[in-house]
Amino acid sequence: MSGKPKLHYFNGRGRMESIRWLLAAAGVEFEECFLEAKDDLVKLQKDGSLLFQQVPMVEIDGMKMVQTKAILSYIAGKYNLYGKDLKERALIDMYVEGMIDLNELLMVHTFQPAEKKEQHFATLVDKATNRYFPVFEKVLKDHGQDFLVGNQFSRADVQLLETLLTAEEFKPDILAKFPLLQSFKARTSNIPTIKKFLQPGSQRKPPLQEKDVEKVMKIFH
Ligand SMILES: N[C@@H](CCC(=O)N[C@@H](CSCc1ccccc1I)C(=O)NCC(=O)O)C(=O)O
Repeated sequence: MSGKPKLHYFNGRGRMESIRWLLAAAGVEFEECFLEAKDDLVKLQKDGSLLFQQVPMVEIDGMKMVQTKAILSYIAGKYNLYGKDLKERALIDMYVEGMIDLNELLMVHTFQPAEKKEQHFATLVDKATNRYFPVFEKVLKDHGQDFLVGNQFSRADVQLLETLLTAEEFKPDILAKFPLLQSFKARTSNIPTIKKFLQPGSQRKPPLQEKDVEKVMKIFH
């Protein structure tokens, strides 16, 4: 009988945060093993735990899963967060992949060199407000349901909420022109499992601080 999933990553957001979100949204308790130094990564690499020598790695159902998207897909399928049929899954995948593209910008901003930060910030705000958020505002308008796909909660809803909240950390009024995204945020934040994850003291990680960048870079480079 497999125990709780065990997540191997550093004690911060990075690529593992969406996995934490999805497990939490599914109501699944998980353990975390934090990499504090390069040696912790090397140990996992040397004991054969990392198929491509990289983390995130999640121990789940007797597997040592790597590759963030593969892990997310497995969790979504296991906990019925992937729609009711192939077409809904295709829609979910399109929405999630689009959000992952935006999330990549949000995720790497803190790592930008000083001389590129202002331009990078302008780019991520532009992409969020002119490319990605208009799509999901229209989906919610045209679909007329509480959730993005079908009439059931899915990994796309979890990913959208994570992305909206992260974007607001960068620019608090970023949703000013998107009333349906604002109501989606309020509604989805109140789903019990998500509401619990949003409470202080949960396993949700705070935004990466400038002061922590050097320590994190030392683990992975
Ligand atoms: N395609 C892989 C990429 C994984 C990856 O880049 N892992 C990095 C850590 S996340 C790095 C990262 C990436 C984006 C934002 C913050 C951070 I920290 C790693 O293990 N590097 C060591 C190596 O490659 O030898 C995935 O999606 O899981």
